[in-house]
Amino acid sequence: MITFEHVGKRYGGRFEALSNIDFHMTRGEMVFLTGHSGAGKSSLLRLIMLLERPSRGRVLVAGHDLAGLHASQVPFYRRQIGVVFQDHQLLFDRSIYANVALPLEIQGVEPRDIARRVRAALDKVGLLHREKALPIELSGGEQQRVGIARAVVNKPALLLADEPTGNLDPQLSVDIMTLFEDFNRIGTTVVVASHDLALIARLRHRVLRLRDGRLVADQEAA
Ligand SMILES: Nc1ncnc2c1ncn2[C@@H]1O[C@H](COP(=O)(O)OP(=O)(O)OP(=O)(O)O)[C@@H](O)[C@H]1O
Repeated sequence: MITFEHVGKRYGGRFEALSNIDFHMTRGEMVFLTGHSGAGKSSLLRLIMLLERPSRGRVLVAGHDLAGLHASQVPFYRRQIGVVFQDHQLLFDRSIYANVALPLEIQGVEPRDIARRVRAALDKVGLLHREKALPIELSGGEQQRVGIARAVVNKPALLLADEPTGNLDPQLSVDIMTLFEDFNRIGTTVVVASHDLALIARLRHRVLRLRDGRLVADQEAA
């Protein structure tokens, strides 16, 4: 599903934020990406999202060399990817329902289909009963679950999360990770960047460890 071949990323003319990264993830795998602050986790995810281009090497996703994608194809490419951020980036003046519906509205999905899909996504994260609420009325953990519902409403083949539990206490963090495992179990390929080593150790998945932009360990699931 994802292949990095000798990938390097340099911002401006400075040092390499990522250097010589090689790994392959098969479809349906779940992987944790870990490393210290500044190790390059977000940069690696941004290359997959095509928010950045590599300075060297190749990134292949779902069989496509991303360097070969024409600018006009990028929006279609991104639709296969759901993204969850640490601060969830919800729109605070809109209801939970409207936040989750937004990606489908942008794509021009029929309103009837939007309603069905938004409710299915909210149901999966346990928040169907809160669809009319505003984000401010929800706890931090619930807000993050709305962010996850919005990321999966399009049924993406690939789900990326950048420090999704960064602001949550340990029990809520476990709950959020369990949700990612649920989506992985139904076939979604999942990459979660996290520096929470204790949590990662409890969950048995492959771990890619970055240090100063290099991939220093690739441990298979225990
Ligand atoms: N747009 C950018 N322009 C210049 N330098 C950048 C940019 N984005 C990241 N960097 C640098 O690249 C290096 C890797 O950053 P990155 O955000 O990928 O690491 P990270 O492991 O995700 O860290 P954190 O957990 O703190 O977000 C850092 O030194 C950072 O300062």
